[in-house]
Formats: sequence, structure tokens, C-alpha cells
Amino acid sequence: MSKAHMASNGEGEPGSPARTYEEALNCLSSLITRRTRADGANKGDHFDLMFEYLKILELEDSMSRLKVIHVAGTKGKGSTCAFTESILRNCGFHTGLFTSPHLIDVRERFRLDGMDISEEKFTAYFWWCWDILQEKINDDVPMPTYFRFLALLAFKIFVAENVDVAIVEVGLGGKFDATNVIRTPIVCGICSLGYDHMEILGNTLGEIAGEKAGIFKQGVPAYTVSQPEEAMSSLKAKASQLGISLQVASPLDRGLLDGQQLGLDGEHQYINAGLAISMSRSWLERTGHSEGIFTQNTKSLPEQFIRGLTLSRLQGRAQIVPDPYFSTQSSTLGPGGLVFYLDGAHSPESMVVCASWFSNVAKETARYIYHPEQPKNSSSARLVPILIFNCMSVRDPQMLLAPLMSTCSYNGVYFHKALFVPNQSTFNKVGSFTSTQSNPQQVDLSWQMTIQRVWKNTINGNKGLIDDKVTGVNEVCKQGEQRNTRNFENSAIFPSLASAIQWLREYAQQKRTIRLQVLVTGSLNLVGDVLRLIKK
Ligand SMILES: Nc1ncnc2c1ncn2[C@@H]1O[C@H](COP(=O)(O)OP(=O)(O)OP(=O)(O)O)[C@@H](O)[C@H]1O
Ligand SMILES: [Mg+2]
Ligand SMILES: [Mg+2]
Repeated sequence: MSKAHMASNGEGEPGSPARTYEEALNCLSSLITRRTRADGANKGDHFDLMFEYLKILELEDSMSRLKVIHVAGTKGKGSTCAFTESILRNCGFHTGLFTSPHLIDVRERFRLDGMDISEEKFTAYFWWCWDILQEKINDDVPMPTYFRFLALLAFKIFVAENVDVAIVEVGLGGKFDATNVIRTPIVCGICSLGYDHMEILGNTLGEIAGEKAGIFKQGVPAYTVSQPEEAMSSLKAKASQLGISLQVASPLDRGLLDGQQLGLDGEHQYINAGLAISMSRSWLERTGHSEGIFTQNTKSLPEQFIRGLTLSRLQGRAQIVPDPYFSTQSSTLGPGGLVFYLDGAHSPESMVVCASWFSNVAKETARYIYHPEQPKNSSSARLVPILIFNCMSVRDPQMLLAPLMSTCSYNGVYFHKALFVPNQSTFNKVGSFTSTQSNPQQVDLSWQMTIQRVWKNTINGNKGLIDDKVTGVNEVCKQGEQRNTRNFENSAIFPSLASAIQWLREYAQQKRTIRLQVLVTGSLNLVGDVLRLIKK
């Protein structure tokens, strides 16, 4: 980073905050607005201010030179962006990636060459933007809101770091999203569309699609994946208004991966990977870099693409993390223990995807544990699927739990117990620190009680959803543990995530021959909380 881009490292002006990373996070939190997301805050709400900010930060010209790939959609944006970044990095380019949300640390949103931006760089760029804005704001041009500030910061970082390509995920919607100040992307893409944020984006799939297609630009090719008819015709209409081509990328054929696995797990990732391949290819062609990467054989994937796809990573999406508490004591534990299956799904469609992923990997683990060479009566672990769930109170838990449970039971996986916990950190946490609740007695658990009621009703509505009808994978769980299974209550509310994890650890420790397979889902914040807690 050149000197000019570094913030002064001194104490700052008298009375102004010290220029540290922690202080930057505090200032960032101060931009979080109190209003609820349902009040239409994103409906254009002074969108033009974004152009004022770019002027103030003198980013207008340099922004137009960024070679951006801009991605909107309901589901799969982050994954698609992660694949695209990894592909182009493996093709030899210096990459910048801006995604949302973050799980543990705000720096996860800004990746340079595949790595979270360092604290030093983040701190320097943060204060550079912050100080200039603070100096220039007035009644008509107030400080940007939280996400707008982050988007501006991303542009500053990518310009200053001179990235070859900037891959930018839309925060919410498209047309009025803070990232939509990008006027001349090289290529744009729309991932799978579905119902989410209807309070802001409209009630029909057509309306939602129209909003997302707001990122299309004249002269810029657009790509999407197969969509429900209503959404697709809305995308097509928008594309033809602008006179641009809209191409539908087919899901990646797994046979093209040379027997390797995608870096991100789950069937749906083949859809996201297909889109990432098309957009990367288009970017390479439009920037004049495709030569030497593509051969005549259009049926095969370039080797750089395969490396990129198989090596890409994104936390909290179909992520499997054995509890480090047990892996460090594995010699004493035997085959049991505790494994977390983390997926931040929080819409009905993604619940289905998440549930089929979990059911499949749960079965694979079963095969792995019951290795054919292992005698049947050896110390194999019994697999016990458990659910940890929470969701934001703007969502309908029934719309999430019902598809989750029916997809799992359809695949022969039945939860032994469901644990409902509040999120540990506040909704819009920005930093790496943890804001634990000071006094668990004071925690309001009424929302968790609502979720638990929904859970019970869902079970009562369909007795087949819980594990008293254990089949398939869990048949093995039953043997020898009948009594316990029956005594198990089907759900419990814990005042904190930490207490739920402690309970799980104690349970796994007591019963050395069971392996708890804990699916954590419903909220990305919850997933972030689990990662933060277990990695301590
Ligand atoms: N193509 C897809 N179709 C359906 N569900 C998907 C798809 N891709 C991802 N998901 C689900 O959505 C979750 C979030 O994935 P990802 O972060 O890639 O999407 P996103 O659009 O960035 O989401 P967010 O709205 O949280 O930013 C995943 O954990 C998975 O459950
Ligand atoms: Mg979303
Ligand atoms: Mg995302």
C-alpha cells in the first residue's frame, strides 16, 4: 500500500478517536441504523447519495477502471462469487472480493487474493475513508449507513490495491443496492431467485427478479441460472429493454472436475459453479485474457478453472467442523465425539438444500464409520443427529422448520433432539469481539419458546419427523440405546449458545460410543457464534 493511502498512525486530532482497529469497529457500529429493515430503507432511500460519497472520496474515475463482476440473486451469491474469485485467482489474476454478511469478523467481507484483508490494511483504509467523510458531511449529505460505508470501503480498497478483477456481491436487491454505483462492470450475474426480503423487494417473484435485474447495464453481458418462469421472464424483459444478452448457465457437470470435489459442499453448488464458470469465461474474453487458458476442446474445463473450483472456500455454508474440544482428546474418546454441520440457510428454499446436504453427509459419515473391514461389534460410534436452530423474528419459523424436517425425514435422517438458543451476538455485530450477554437470567427467550411451539406442532402434525421411527442411518443409533432414546425429550431451550454447547460436550463425553452430528442452521449469525465459540 502506498504512503498516500495509509492513514496517519498517530493519535489523531485531539478529541478524535485513536486510529486503532478496535476504534474503527466502534465507529463502524455507530453507522448501524436503528430502523427495522421492513420500513423500506432500501427502496431507493437517497440512493444518489452514493454518488456524492464517491465524489467526496475521489473514487469516481478510478472506480470506472475497476474490472468488476457484479452478482445479485436470492441464494448463492456469496458461493458464486467465491468460486469466481478462486477461478480467476488460479488463472493468475490479482483479485478483490467483496461479500456479505460476515460470520465472525468484518474483514471476511473484503478478500485480497483469496485472503481476508489484514487488520493493518483494513484499519488504514477505514480511517482514510472515515476521516474524509467526517470532514465533508453536512445536513444534506450525512454519514453513509453501515452497508453503504462498507461498499465504499471495498471500492477504495480494490482501487488502492490495484486489483485486476473485483468480484462484488450485492447486499440486498440490486437496483438500489449500495454496490449498484458500478456503472461499467465487465459482466454481471443473477443467481437463484426465490422469496426473501419480500418486505423490501416486493411480493411476487417477478417483482423480486425485476429488482435484482436492476444491476444489468447497457453493453454488459448478463448471465443467470435456470429460474422459475415468472422470474426468468422478468429478467429477460429487463435484458431486452437494455438490448443486452442474457444467457442461462447450466449447472456444472461433475464429470468435468477430473474426479475431484467442489470446494463448497452441496448439490446446489453445482448450479452456482456453473454460473461462476460462465462469468469467469466471459470476463476473460472481454478483458482479452482468454488466450492460453481455453483450448479448442470446449467440452473440458481449463485446469485453472478446476483448481479454482475445487479450492474455493466460504465459511458457514455447508461447513463441517469437528469440535476441537474432542479432536484434541481423541485418544481418550474413541470413535464418538461431536461434529458440527454448519449452514447459514435462512429461507425456505435454502432450508431444503441445507437439509438434503446434511442428510447426505450424515449418511456418508455413517459409511465411513462402518468401514467394511471393521468388525460389526467393534467400537463404532452410533450417530445421533441433533439440531441447533434459531432464526430472526421477522421470519416465520414454520416456513423454515417444516421443509427442514420433511426433507431430512424423506432422506431417512431424524433429529434426536432440537435445541433452541438465542443468538449470542447482536444482529449487526461488526467486529471480532464477542458481546456476550451479561446475565443469562435476563435473556428474553420468548422467541425461542415460539420456535419450540412451532417445532412441537410440526412434529405433532407429522409423527414421522422425529426419531421414534428411526430408519436408515440411524437404525444403528437405536441398538443398545433404546431406553435413552425414549427418555429423550425432543427439544430444549438454552439461555445461551455456550450452555447448549456445554451440554452437548458433556453428553458426548458421557456416552463415548455415540457421535453427535449437530446441524446448526436458521441464521448465519448463529453459525458465526458457533464458530467463534468452538474455536476459542
Ligand atoms: N443455488 C442455490 N439454491 C438454493 N439455495 C442455495 C443456493 N446456493 C446457496 N444456497 C443456500 O443459501 C445459503 C447461503 O449461501 P450463499 O452465502 O452462497 O448465498 P447468498 O446469496 O450470499 O446469501 P445471503 O443472502 O445470506 O447473502 C447456503 O448456506 C445454502 O443453504
Ligand atoms: Mg439474502
Ligand atoms: Mg451473501
